Amino acid sequence: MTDLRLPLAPDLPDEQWALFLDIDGTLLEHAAHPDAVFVGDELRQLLGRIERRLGGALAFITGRSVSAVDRLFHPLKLRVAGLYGLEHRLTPDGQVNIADAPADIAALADEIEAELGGGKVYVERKGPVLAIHTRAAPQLLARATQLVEQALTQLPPGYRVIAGNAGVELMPLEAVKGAAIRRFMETAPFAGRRPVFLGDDSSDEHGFEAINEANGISIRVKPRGPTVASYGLGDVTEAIAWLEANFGAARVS
Ligand SMILES: O=P(O)(O)OC[C@H]1O[C@H](O[C@H]2O[C@H](CO)[C@@H](O)[C@H](O)[C@H]2O)[C@H](O)[C@@H](O)[C@@H]1O
Ligand SMILES: [Mg+2]
Repeated sequence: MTDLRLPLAPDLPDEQWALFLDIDGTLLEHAAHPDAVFVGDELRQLLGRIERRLGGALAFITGRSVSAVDRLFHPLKLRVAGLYGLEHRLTPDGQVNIADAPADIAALADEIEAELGGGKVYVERKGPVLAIHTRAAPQLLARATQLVEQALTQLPPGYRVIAGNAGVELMPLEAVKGAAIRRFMETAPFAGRRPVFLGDDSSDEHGFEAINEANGISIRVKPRGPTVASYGLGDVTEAIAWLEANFGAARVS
């Protein structure tokens, strides 16, 4: 049985922690549409403080694209793995590296949009990753899932379907958050530190596995089902309060 008690406040010096953060459902409350989420200045400032305090060892690990993340958090720019690790930027001002993807799935997005029509289902096109959002029409989730599963047979090998939060996503097999975390952990300033990862979704489970293997602290926000995370936090508000309490204070030098 997973122990979901809140971990004790970290007692290592700042230089020994590396922090990885999922975005939607962890730092941001869900909204009806992906573009309708709210990023407040307090959160921006908190993340900026943490980034400085940890000497840069802070990265977003998200299903959103890096460009979408930058738009949301503007003017704050952080290290980020986007599209479940298919994209990554190892320094805040560095270039975005994009993995080779088996296929562009724009045509498939058109077909699914036409089939599910009516405007209530939002088909988010993210290059090699496709997210079908059924938050506004939950009765269409089963059909959306069926359509993307059928699509697997039309695509080159190497794709999978995962349940999203109020939707479903189709993505290349190599799009896994654990791989994204391991990549950061091989580079400065993350290498050699103890990693912490906060996430809220089934797509974060691979990330928790990578963290557990590295003797880190894995925390699932609002756990609804089985999880390999070692700890749990009730919701976004608790997650932000936990970050503030453990990493948020300005560094005393
Ligand atoms: O890995 P994450 O940072 O948690 O991103 C996962 C997906 O988040 C977004 O979709 C989800 O949040 C939206 C805003 O609350 C919501 O409208 C939608 O129903 C959720 O599925 C984002 O749009 C996706 O691209 C991310 O993969
Ligand atoms: Mg999430």
